[in-house]
Parts: sequence; C-alpha cells; structure tokens
Amino acid sequence: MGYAQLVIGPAGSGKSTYCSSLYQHCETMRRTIHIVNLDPAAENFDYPVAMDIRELISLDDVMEELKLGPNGGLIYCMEHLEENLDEWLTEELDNYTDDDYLVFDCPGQIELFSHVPVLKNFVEHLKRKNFNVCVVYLLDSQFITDVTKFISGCMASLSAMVQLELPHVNILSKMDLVKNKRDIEDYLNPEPRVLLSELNQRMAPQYEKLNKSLIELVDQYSMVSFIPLDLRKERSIQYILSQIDNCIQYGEDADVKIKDFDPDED
Ligand SMILES: Nc1nc2c(ncn2[C@@H]2O[C@H](COP(=O)(O)OP(=O)(O)OP(=O)(O)O)[C@@H](O)[C@H]2O)c(=O)[nH]1
Ligand SMILES: [Mg+2]
Repeated sequence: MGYAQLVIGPAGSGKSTYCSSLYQHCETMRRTIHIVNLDPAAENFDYPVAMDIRELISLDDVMEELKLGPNGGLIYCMEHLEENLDEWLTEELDNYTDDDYLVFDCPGQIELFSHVPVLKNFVEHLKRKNFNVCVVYLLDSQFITDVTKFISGCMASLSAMVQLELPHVNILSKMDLVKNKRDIEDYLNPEPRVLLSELNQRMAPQYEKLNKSLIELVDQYSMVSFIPLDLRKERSIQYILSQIDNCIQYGEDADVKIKDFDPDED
C-alpha cells in the first residue's frame, strides 16, 4: 500500500512552500517522502523533485505552439497528463515501492479541482495503483479576515471535496502573518449559529435564506474545520502531518508489519 497527499488550494496559498517545509521536517525526522511537481508552470523548487510533469510536457511549448494563454495552456498540459496517465504515471510510479509516501504539489488554478476531471482521474489512477490518497487543501489565512471570505473559502474547498471524494484535511496557511490570532480562532472550529448571524449582518436582508442554506450545507459536510499551519513551528508541521497520516492510515500498516514480524520464525 502506497501513501499520497494531493496538495491543492488557490494560487499562492502556500502549497509549494508547504511541500518543501514538509520535506525538511521529514528529513529531520529521518522519514522518507518524495515530492512530485504537478505544476507545468513551476520554475524554482526548494525541494528535490522526485517526479516532474515538465518532463512530460512544457507549458512554454504549449503556449507558443497552440497560441494559448497561461491558464488555457495549463489546462491543456493537465489534460495531456490525463491522457498519458497510463504511460507516464505508471512508468514513473514503477520507481517507487509499495509503501512509499508521495506528496503531489499541484497547480493553483481552481478549475482543476472544481470541475475539470483531470485530478479526479489522476486520483483514481493512484487508487488503482494501491495508493491511499488524502487531499490537503490550503487556504491562505490572510483571506479569512471576515465571514464572507471564510464562506467563499469553504465553498471552494467543498467543491474539491465533492469533485474528488477523498479524505480531506483543510489547512489555514501562513499563520505567521496573522497578527491577532483571535480574529482567526472563530473560523478554526466555527459555530454555525455564529457564522450565520455574522453573515446576515454583513449582507443585505434578501440574502438571509441563502445564507441559512449555505451555512447548513457547510455544517452538514462537517468538513469545515481548518487546522492552522505556522511553518516557523516544528510542532505545527508535526501535528498536521499526524492528522494527514491518520487519514491515509499511514503508520497503522507499519504497526501491523512490526507485529506480524516474528524473528523466531526464520
Ligand atoms: N509569511 C509566509 N509566507 C508564505 C508562507 N507560505 C508561503 N508563503 C509565501 O507565499 C507566496 C506563495 O507561496 P507558494 O508556496 O509559491 O504558493 P503556491 O500555492 O505553491 O502557489 P502556486 O503554485 O502559484 O499556486 C510565496 O511568496 C511564499 O514565500 C508562510 O507560511 N508564511
Ligand atoms: Mg506552487
């Protein structure tokens, strides 16, 4: 059984920085993880790139040859990836053993996890290859300064949940930039009633019914709890990693292996 994190979230939310911090953390812990670059537009890396979509297709070539802009070009690249899952991904995955841990650093274009099926098919492929996959959804804490932004962040995360149907860990990134932690605390484990009343205060009266439905929806998916991530603190990274490991049952199998192993048997 392999393990994988699919790191997604809006542009600039801190996905690549998270990946490199996670890599460093694991290195300190003497734990091996492999980071995969799935962003055809990425240029600089703070982590060793284990697999790289740019070896399959180049965004520059696509933009030049097909006269596409950066976003259209990216979608084209990702669709190309989708068409080549069987060849490219299967071949690349052959370099890894059954219990390897991969972290996929994805592009930030929101359509990739809202309605374009490429990531969905990508994940299905990983599952067929016996990977336990978890979505790690990053939301920039700088964007949650009020309830309307929080709700729109939740909706984007929810659309990824609905689309990908995977265990989901929501992270509030860049906590080092938050000056007043209390501003954010309300949103870490939100109380639906409080959210609704704040939302109603912010918005014109004709939205009250819609607000109620939105909050109910968010509440019913009971996914809208965010874990704060402060990259300056090793403990914060450790905690997030443990939550994710839990989701993909990493470590549990290892325990079983240790228990099953009987040195006297040989
Ligand atoms: N202060 C602070 N800045 C951060 C943190 N994480 C990321 N950044 C900064 O935010 C910017 C975007 O970070 P990236 O890691 O490239 O974000 P990304 O989600 O990979 O971006 P795209 O791949 O373009 O979607 C960079 O300038 C980072 O230095 C953080 O935890 N704290
Ligand atoms: Mg990135």
